[in-house]
Amino acid sequence: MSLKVGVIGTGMIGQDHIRRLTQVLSGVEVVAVNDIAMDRAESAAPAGAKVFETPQELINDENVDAIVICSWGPAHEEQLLACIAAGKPVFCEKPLVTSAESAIRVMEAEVAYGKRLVQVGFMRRFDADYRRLKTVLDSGALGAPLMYKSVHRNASVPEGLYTSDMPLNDTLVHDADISRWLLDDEITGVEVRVPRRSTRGNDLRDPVMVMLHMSSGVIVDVEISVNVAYGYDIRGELSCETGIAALPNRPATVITDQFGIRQAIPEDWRERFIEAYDQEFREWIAAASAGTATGPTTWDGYTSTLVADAALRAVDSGKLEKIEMIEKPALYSAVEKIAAE
Ligand SMILES: NC(=O)c1ccc[n+]([C@@H]2O[C@H](COP(=O)([O-])OP(=O)(O)OC[C@H]3O[C@@H](n4cnc5c(N)ncnc54)[C@H](O)[C@@H]3O)[C@@H](O)[C@H]2O)c1
Ligand SMILES: O[C@H]1[C@H](O)[C@@H](O)[C@H](O)[C@@H](O)[C@H]1O
Repeated sequence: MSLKVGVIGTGMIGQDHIRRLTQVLSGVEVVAVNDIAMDRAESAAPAGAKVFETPQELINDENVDAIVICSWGPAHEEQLLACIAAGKPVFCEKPLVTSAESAIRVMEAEVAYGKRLVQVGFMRRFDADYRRLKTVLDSGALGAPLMYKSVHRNASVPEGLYTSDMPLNDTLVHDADISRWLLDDEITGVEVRVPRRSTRGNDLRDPVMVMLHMSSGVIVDVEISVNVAYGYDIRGELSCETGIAALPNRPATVITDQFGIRQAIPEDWRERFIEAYDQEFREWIAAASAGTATGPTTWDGYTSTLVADAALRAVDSGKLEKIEMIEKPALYSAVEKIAAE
């Protein structure tokens, strides 16, 4: 029997996830959609799916087993709380929510429910290259990690919709999360430096250099550039005691022509992480079909809001901004494994 899913938010990533849920993956059906722009929901709805006027009606519909939230960050809290109240598994795109207080409210609701229901959309954890990098690190063959370098470059970002704080509270969350996951460590402080601005970025603070201080003493250095024009360029390199481990260049056809010998660069996140999103949903479908969630947790979403807030404070202060966390609820310490198909 397939999992019947309702999708809230049918913009760029909502449409991409509807495509993978209907055309790529098995064991799942998209039976419902909603968007505040009804016309967008109607044109994105797969054949036979019902278009709901409100997220609440979609969440509570008895034909919907599980929900995928792809609306804007500020709308996530209300939608997540409604999913938890209905006892339905939910995949929520990053950012989980947009403040630490809001993340705590969602955690409290999930803890009170007594079982994990929420998976956050940190897709890098499902990418085969990042998984291999972690396997090498965890083998201990290179000794202890000392530093990690994370490069996050977007060709461009949507003008008007992507605002000045977003390199730090929208884009950086991926580098923060993957660093925590790779190093199995928490971030305790954040520093930010703002170099010469790119003239392509209008009013944006772009690029930015961020230093994430991990509790083990490892320092993660992150470059965020969101208007590099040439493509979507994601890099990662771990410096360990006796060697270096890095993400490989992505395989792509080698073209030889009048411009030289070259390989294409992905245009955006859809292309670079296409297999990672597929795997992320494969694992989500397996867990949601069992009435629960695995993968990135509400706790992971909470910590990324703390990093974003500290990074925004660090831009103003020019100093190392410390991160204070609440105690981690036991629900998020247990390792749950549900086999993907
Ligand atoms: N994991 C990733 O790599 C990745 C990539 C892109 C976007 N995202 C995240 O996905 C979310 C959506 O991003 P996008 O690029 O698709 O944006 P988008 O603007 O293209 O689409 C968002 C859609 O949500 C709808 N919406 C907004 N508020 C709503 C509400 N309250 N109820 C119902 N619908 C609502 C909008 O009308 C719009 O159609 C964001 O949180 C973004 O950060 C994640
Ligand atoms: O919402 C997107 C998405 O999360 C991408 O993965 C990231 O590279 C972009 O910078 C961000 O704006």
